Amino acid sequence: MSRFLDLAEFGEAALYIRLTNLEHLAAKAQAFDGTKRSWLPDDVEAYVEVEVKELNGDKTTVETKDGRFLVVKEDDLQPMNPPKFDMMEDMAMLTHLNEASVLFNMRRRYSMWMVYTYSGLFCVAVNPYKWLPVYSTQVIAAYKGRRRLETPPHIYAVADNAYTDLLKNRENQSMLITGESGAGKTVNTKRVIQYFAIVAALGENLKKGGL
Ligand SMILES: Nc1ncnc2c1ncn2[C@@H]1O[C@H](COP(=O)(O)OP(=O)(O)OP(=O)(O)O)[C@@H](O)[C@H]1O
Repeated sequence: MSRFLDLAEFGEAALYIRLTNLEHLAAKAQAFDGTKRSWLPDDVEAYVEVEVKELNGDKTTVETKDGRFLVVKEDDLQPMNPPKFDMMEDMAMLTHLNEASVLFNMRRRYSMWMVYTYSGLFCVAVNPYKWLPVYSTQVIAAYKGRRRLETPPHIYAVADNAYTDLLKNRENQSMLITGESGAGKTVNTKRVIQYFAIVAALGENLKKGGL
């Protein structure tokens, strides 16, 4: 049976883990015309937001946020998701699943130091290059025994899934941790091992205050 999730359980990590309901409501309240807003490839920013002024195949006119009018190919534009999809925890849920929207979602989350995001079964981690208070015993206790989709994205949720399946099915589990050099594979692997060590050693005592 799943336990009710209260963000207070995450302590000081809550800020770095999930938006509050109020923040979600604020995003949903923003006006949005999905027929006009799109992403356009850009040499510096990867993609910039544009407003479509006139759709006309290879001669489509768009306006950038800094007021420039450009003539572009319609095929180069990628549709933008409405603000209610802002900072999605699982990018598989995006209405428009395109490269620009994935990058935008990760960038928005990273700007609030939310470094973990799901993409379906995968958990994508962005290297924060600074210490974040999201690896405490308190956070481990909050993830222990919880279903993955009810908790905010975290490497601990992935570890907990594997641990639960190991106990339940009595079968070996494997985890694929991949990324370019410096992406954070070693750090995240250590976090997975830390999770197993703490959960296996403390078990039920974890909830009572831990180490
Ligand atoms: N979650 C994190 N929190 C804080 N710092 C991090 C995190 N992930 C990575 N870093 C920082 O980035 C550095 C590089 O990360 P890491 O060694 O895990 O990369 P890697 O993917 O294993 O690289 P390589 O493939 O070259 O061995 C770490 O030494 C650490 O300073």
